Amino acid sequence: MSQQPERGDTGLAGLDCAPGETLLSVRDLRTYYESGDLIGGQPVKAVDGVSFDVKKGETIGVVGESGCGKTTLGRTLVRLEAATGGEVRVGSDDVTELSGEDLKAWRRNAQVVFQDPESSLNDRMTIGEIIREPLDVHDWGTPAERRARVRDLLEKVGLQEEHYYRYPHQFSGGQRQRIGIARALALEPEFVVLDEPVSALDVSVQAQILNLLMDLQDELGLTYLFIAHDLSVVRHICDRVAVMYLGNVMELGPTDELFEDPANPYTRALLSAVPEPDPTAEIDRMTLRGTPPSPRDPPEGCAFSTRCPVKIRPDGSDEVDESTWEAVEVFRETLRARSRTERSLSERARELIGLETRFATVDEVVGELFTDRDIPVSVKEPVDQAADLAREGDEDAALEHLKGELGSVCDHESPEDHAVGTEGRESRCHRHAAEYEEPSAVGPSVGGED
Ligand SMILES: Nc1ncnc2c1ncn2[C@@H]1O[C@H](COP(=O)(O)OP(=O)(O)OP(=O)(O)O)[C@@H](O)[C@H]1O
Repeated sequence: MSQQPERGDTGLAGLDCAPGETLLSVRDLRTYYESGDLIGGQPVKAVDGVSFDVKKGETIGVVGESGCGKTTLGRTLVRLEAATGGEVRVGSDDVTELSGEDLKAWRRNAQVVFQDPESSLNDRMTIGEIIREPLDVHDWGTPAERRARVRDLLEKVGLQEEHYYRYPHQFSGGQRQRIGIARALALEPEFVVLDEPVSALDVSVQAQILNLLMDLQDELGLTYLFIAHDLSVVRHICDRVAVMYLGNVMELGPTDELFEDPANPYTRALLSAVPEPDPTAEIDRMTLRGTPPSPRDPPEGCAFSTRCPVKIRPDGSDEVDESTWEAVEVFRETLRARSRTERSLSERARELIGLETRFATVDEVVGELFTDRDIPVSVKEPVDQAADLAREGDEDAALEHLKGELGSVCDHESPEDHAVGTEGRESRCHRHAAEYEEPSAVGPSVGGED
């Protein structure tokens, strides 16, 4: 039997909460992609223990470098990916466990606007058919009501009724994104994941689409999860921001506070990379060493520990000067890179018979980093022992050895989320514990900080 859902009749009791109340409660969410290797390789830990609430009517931004898990997080929330563990609570329901009519109700209420309006619309369907498809799938109203709904949606997103019978290729990128938005809104959802909705558009069109999204949010009381690379866009439209790194949320809080006074070392590094509008402004740019670790093999302690510019040093290392300590960290990063790189058969063969390969030898690396330094024995011994292990081709054992001998709490323990700022912000970093100095006290300043 066909039915026409109304607002307030969402099919899941938790969705009918009041503006400002918790709509979604995400707890320890994990989404792993199995490797697909027949011999059972490590899964990709795309989302790896994420917790936060989404409030009804807000726009919560998700930022972070490419590959940190933003899209996977969004797709898991709307059940386009299956969670490996954890919960996504809506009232008393757990979205990750829904089935049957309840899952259908969630799918009506949780929609996605995709990044690329070029590829997300089927070029063989008319605009009317594209927007009407979810109504057909969910058996929404009568055929006449569906046509009327599509015409209403076209108008809502700034298109005209006569566009009903045209095809996507007849439209510009911005207009195609309007079609994508109309389709996502067809079933009157409560929650919409906007996955980089303006990244593929000309700058001149981006503002129009963002304004449209904000107007629709006001008019329809929508809740957005806004995934973006562009921090200036996030600052402009999000109420709160979550900063992701390697499947973790490192910091989450109100947008203004987070941008003005970032607490987490990763947020601070990310913000320091944003170009200043005033080129004469003096700010310290932090350049992060190396690349993010593989999500198949994330660090055991803090996700950011391998690149953190304010990593805590182990006890008893006060005598080691800053640049020697940095050399130790670079040595570890080099070993990690070597252990990740598959040597080709011919390289292995060349190594076996003692010929040069494209890999710098361990001796070259150690020579480059440690010659001409006055290194205390507490550092020299573990470095020499690790170099021996690496010379034998066992970089993993070398890394373990260095971690055991020279690692700190950042290498060994996952940090907790600590309350920072004044408005319910949280940051995942050992440095917020009482016994350590805050990241802002030991690292370079960011933005307008002194
Ligand atoms: N279907 C899949 N199968 C296996 N691995 C995947 C799959 N989708 C994503 N990944 C991996 O999961 C990790 C997170 O990817 P995801 O697309 O969620 O990140 P992202 O932050 O959205 O990146 P981007 O900004 O580039 O879109 C990456 O290492 C990616 O290669």
